[in-house]
Amino acid sequence: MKQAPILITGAAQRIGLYCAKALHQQGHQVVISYRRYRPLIDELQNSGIDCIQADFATAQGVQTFIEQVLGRYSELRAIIHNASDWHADNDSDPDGVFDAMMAIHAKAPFLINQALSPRLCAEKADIIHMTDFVAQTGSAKHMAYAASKAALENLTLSFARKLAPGIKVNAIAPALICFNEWDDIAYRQKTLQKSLLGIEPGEQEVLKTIDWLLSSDYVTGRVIPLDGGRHLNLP
Ligand SMILES: NC(=O)C1=CN([C@@H]2O[C@H](COP(=O)(O)OP(=O)(O)OC[C@H]3O[C@@H](n4cnc5c(N)ncnc54)[C@H](OP(=O)(O)O)[C@@H]3O)[C@@H](O)[C@H]2O)C=CC1
Ligand SMILES: Nc1nc2c(c(=O)[nH]1)N=C([C@H](O)[C@@H](O)CO)CN2
Repeated sequence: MKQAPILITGAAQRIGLYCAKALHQQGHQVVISYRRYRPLIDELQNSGIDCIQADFATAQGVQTFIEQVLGRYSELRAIIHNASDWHADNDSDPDGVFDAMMAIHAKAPFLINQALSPRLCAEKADIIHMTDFVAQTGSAKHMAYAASKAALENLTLSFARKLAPGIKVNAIAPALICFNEWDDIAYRQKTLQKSLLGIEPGEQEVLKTIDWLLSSDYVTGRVIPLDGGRHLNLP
């Protein structure tokens, strides 16, 4: 009998896509959300990964997504909140950036967890929030983003309390995992120097942590840092 699916939001590229394909390769049933259609979506759908279009910028968009999932799946093995927009603060639209960051990183996971947690497998289930190293340090140029990721870290603690013992709730807080193709050499070199280990680890570092959390019987309410020792790279 097919095991209940793992739901990963924002998984049509980069970390989410890597993890969705790997978990599917491991034998899990996988459902993803995507915001912008691309031909890859058809490839994923044909490979057996169910793809649901969703924009979490508005409560209505989140609700539409929730209804889609409820209508298709009676049970879920895990929910991985990966969808994210990495917006710098914008002096010309401070209000808009703040609202957008809170909507995608805090309000959407909150509403989705509230609506879908009753569908999580009673005997063993997980919620994983993708946060960020800067949730604990702040960021001079991404204040709204960092604050929204800090809110998601706090939601990790609250949902861990609320959903125990059947559902574990944890966060993964990366620093650099993978650059964007537009990142120039100067930015890359500066960023690599921020951690003790000085590498771009790649998406598999997140997958290894997801696999570990899914297999754990005793970790909940925790934020797992993936930062190459950046917290010790002090001036
Ligand atoms: N990459 C890194 O080095 C780091 C990543 N992280 C965190 O890890 C996670 C994955 O990172 P990464 O792979 O780089 O993520 P991306 O920046 O590639 O974004 C992931 C997806 O989020 C989706 N998304 C953005 N806005 C919305 C929205 N309003 N509604 C629905 N979906 C939306 C996008 O969908 P679409 O493309 O379909 O529009 C996108 O594919 C994120 O939570 C990120 O904050 C943290 C620290 C470092
Ligand atoms: N949604 C995203 N969040 C973040 C990204 C990204 O590409 N998309 N990238 C980073 C950086 O890698 C940062 O950790 C190091 O400069 C942070 N968040």
